[in-house]
Amino acid sequence: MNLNKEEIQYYHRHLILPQIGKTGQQALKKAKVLVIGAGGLGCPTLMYLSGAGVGRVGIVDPDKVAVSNLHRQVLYGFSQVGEFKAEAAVNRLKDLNPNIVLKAYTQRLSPENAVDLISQYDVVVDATDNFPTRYLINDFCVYLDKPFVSGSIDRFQGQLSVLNFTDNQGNKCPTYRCLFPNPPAPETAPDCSQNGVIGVLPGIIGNLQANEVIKMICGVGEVLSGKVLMFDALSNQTMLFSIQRNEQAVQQALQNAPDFESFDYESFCSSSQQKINEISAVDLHKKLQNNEKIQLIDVRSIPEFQEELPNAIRIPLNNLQANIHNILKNDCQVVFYCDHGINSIRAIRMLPNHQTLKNVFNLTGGLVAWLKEEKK
Ligand SMILES: Nc1ncnc2c1ncn2[C@@H]1O[C@H](COP(=O)(O)OP(=O)(O)OP(=O)(O)O)[C@@H](O)[C@H]1O
Repeated sequence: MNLNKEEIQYYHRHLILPQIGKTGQQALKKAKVLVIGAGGLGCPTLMYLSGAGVGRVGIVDPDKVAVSNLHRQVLYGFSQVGEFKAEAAVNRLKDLNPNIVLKAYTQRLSPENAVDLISQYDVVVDATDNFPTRYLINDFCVYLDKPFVSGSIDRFQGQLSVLNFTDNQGNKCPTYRCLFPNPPAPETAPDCSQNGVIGVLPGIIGNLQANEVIKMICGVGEVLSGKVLMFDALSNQTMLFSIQRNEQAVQQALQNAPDFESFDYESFCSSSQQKINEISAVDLHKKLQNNEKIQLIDVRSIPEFQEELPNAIRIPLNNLQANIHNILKNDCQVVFYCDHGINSIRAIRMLPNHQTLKNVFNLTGGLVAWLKEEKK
């Protein structure tokens, strides 16, 4: 893996670092890294891994660039709105470093494609924003014996850890399931589209993720394995927690191997909770068309989308307690909704005896799913 003239010039500041030098730069050139999620965390990670000279960078993301992404997903600009993130990222990164190979996968990582995608790479970066995908990445990385760098952010706080790493002595280090054996309740799980996030935070955490990848590839410094780093952007406090490997949790990751396709990660992440009734956008459409008596409740405080469902009553989540009795006096079906279907779950759980309310539903996927259905 020799470096050409242009590369020697491009990587000069790396080459003069004794910890990286020519050997480290060649190791980077040989390395293959798969970044899953090209959003808030993925953008900075991708920019710095590409700049560092990782020889092959894969980018998995089915999403398209939206205006509300731009404040933190600074790899993109207004001219890319509507393009696939993975493709827009490849186009920008090609210009940043033409000496590397970039590959866009405009699909969602799933149990069906995970072996194929992950097995082609040496290191994985989890830059996604949801628990089913985090468990999915963990299980396939454990199965395929790949280290991965996990990052997450919420409002002003972020955390990261290197998981499923094998150290110099051949010891296997903790995995995601060792850290979180069970998924959190959906409404307590962080969600930037509901809670917000300060734009610089994914920049900080995503860069730390890239730094861990570079250290692993070059074999320098102390890899953040067996530890979780937490950062608070308001106080600048950084905390490091130790975590232990738990063989039982590791075995859970492997319990479905090699027949992973049968494992439903979405249900796994919602099964720890008492079920509430869900209604899909398709079914709600049908019911409304059949003139069924349905009260729609919009619980959004600061709506992301201007659209509303027809004849909906607006009761923001923080005013709900005071209005609960008015809502439930009606003998009709009640459908709660918000932009993405998470705050509406929170709203339903605030209702007294919500488990026994047969006529109360959550609109799955919220207004986003409804608008998608309307476009069909
Ligand atoms: N299973 C998955 N496979 C590939 N990419 C995923 C998967 N799950 C989530 N992602 C991607 O991870 C990225 C996470 O980015 P981020 O947290 O900034 O959220 P976002 O979806 O871009 O924004 P918002 O939620 O505010 O609309 C998104 O681009 C999303 O499409």
